[in-house]
Amino acid sequence: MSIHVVVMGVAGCGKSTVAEAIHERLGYAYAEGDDFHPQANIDKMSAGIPLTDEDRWPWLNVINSWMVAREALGENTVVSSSALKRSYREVLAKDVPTFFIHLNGSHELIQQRLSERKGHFMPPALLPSQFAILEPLAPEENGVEISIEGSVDEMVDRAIEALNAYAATVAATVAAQTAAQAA
Ligand SMILES: Nc1ncnc2c1ncn2[C@@H]1O[C@H](COP(=O)(O)OP(=O)(O)O)[C@@H](O)[C@H]1O
Ligand SMILES: O=C(O)[C@H](O)[C@@H](O)[C@H](O)[C@H](O)COP(=O)(O)O
Repeated sequence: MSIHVVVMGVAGCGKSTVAEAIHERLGYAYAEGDDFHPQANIDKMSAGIPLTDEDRWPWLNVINSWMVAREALGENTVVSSSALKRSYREVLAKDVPTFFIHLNGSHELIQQRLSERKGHFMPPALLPSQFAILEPLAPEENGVEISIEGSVDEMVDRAIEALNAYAATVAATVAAQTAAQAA
C-alpha cells in the first residue's frame, strides 16, 4: 500500500513549500495542485473572484485521478491542494488512502506571507473567502493539523514528523496483514 499525502490549507499557508520539501526529503512523487486548475479557474481567481463548488469539482477529480494512477504504480505521492471543505477532501481521497496535512495559522500571519509572495496569480484579497469556507479536519478524518509558525525548516520538520508517524502506522498495518496471510 502506497502513501498519499495532500498538504492542505488556505492560500499562502505554505502548501507548496511543504509539499516540495516532502518530495525532496522523502522522494514522493509531487504535483502542484494549482497546475491542475483549468485556465478558466486561474482567470477567475486572478480577477479576484472566489471559485465555486462547481468550479472546484472537476479540478479535485483530476487531482484524485493523478493519485489513483500513481497508487496503481505503487508510488507514494504528495500534492498541494487547498482542500478547504470536507466534501472536497472526500473527492480527493476517493479510492486512494489519503493522509491530509493541514497547515494552520492566523489570518494575520498568512496575509503577511501572501502579501510578500511574488509572481503568483492568487490575489491576497481572496484570503478572507478562503477562511470563510475552511472546514478543519474532523477527528475521524485521516490527517493532522500542524502550525505554520516559525521558520520554513521548523514548519517542514513538524510536517515530516507527522508524516513519519503516519507512515509507521501504515507499515505496521501492512506487516500485520502479511503475517495474517502467512498464518
Ligand atoms: N514558515 C515560513 N516562514 C516564512 N515564509 C514562509 C513560510 N512558509 C511559507 N512561506 C512563504 O509564504 C509564501 C506562501 O507559501 P506557499 O508555499 O506558496 O503557500 P501555498 O502553496 O499554500 O499558497 C511563500 O512566499 C513562501 O515562501
Ligand atoms: O480552491 C480554491 O479556491 C483554489 O484552489 C485556492 O484555494 C488555491 O489556494 C489557489 O489555487 C491559489 O493557490 P495557492 O494556494 O498556491 O495560493
